[in-house]
Amino acid sequence: MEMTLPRTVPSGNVRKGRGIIRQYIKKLKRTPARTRYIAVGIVSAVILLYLFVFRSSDTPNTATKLGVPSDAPVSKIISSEVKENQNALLAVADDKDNHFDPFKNVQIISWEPRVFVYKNFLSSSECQYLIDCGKDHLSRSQVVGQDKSEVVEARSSFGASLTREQTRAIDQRISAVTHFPIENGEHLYLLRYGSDQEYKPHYDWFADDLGKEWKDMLERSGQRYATMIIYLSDVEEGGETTFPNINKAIKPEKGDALLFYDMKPTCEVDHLTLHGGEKVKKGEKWIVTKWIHQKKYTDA
Ligand SMILES: O=C(O)CCC(=O)C(=O)O
Ligand SMILES: [Fe+2]
Repeated sequence: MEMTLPRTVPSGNVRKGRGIIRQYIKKLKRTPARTRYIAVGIVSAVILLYLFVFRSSDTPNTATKLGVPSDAPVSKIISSEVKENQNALLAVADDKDNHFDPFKNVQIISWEPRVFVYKNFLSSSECQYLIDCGKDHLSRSQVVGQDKSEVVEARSSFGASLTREQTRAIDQRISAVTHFPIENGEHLYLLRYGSDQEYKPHYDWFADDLGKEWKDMLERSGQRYATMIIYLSDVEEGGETTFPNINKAIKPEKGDALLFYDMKPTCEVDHLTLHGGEKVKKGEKWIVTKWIHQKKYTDA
């Protein structure tokens, strides 16, 4: 027996819809060819635009690309060490006395060598705190000699090494913006330049023709990779930090931090980082310097 499939009878609405389409096609046939082409062009453009927008919103986000589900809690994506650094930055943001924002406050001075200034890195009270920590223990600053540190004319300031306990929170903030672990840094060194005192142009990295003591230190801790100088006072006149090889000068402004990389990204020492502290002509200049090594720093 032959089976017949039930024929679908269009409903009233469908019939009405088909009628409208038929009428529309008839109308379209009556319109000039040029108008028809323009209409088809517009419809195609709208469809293409829709597909483009739809596809781009469908692109997986970075977390998904990295294999992390997009709804994974942030704490699972970042390690606890990164979180600790983030907390240091958040603590800064919470301190009403401190207006430091690492993204908004950075000024790019140069890319070769890499030199940056962070405005308002420390608050006024933090600057005063660091001065108070060392002002009664200052002695004539020294430089790296052939075998040991020595006093020279080229560096006429007075300074004092601060303890890690005294500078923990500030070391943490330095670490958060430089992306170096705290233990790679030497102790924060407080410096005072009085009238006519200066630090003639020099490199912070160690030359390779130095004596055994320094060679052993380099072996243990690696080169100085980065230097951060934080200005703890304004200077009435003079006292700029200059980079003669790139013709740049940074005027000390209380709370600002100057960061530069003594080594190139390729880990060769960078000869363009020659820098010095100009003579203070009027007033006094207080800074702290942080030298950061490639490896954990130990002085003996
Ligand atoms: O006083 C300055 O501006 C520069 C200080 C400096 O170069 C240093 O402490 O290594
Ligand atoms: Fe220096």
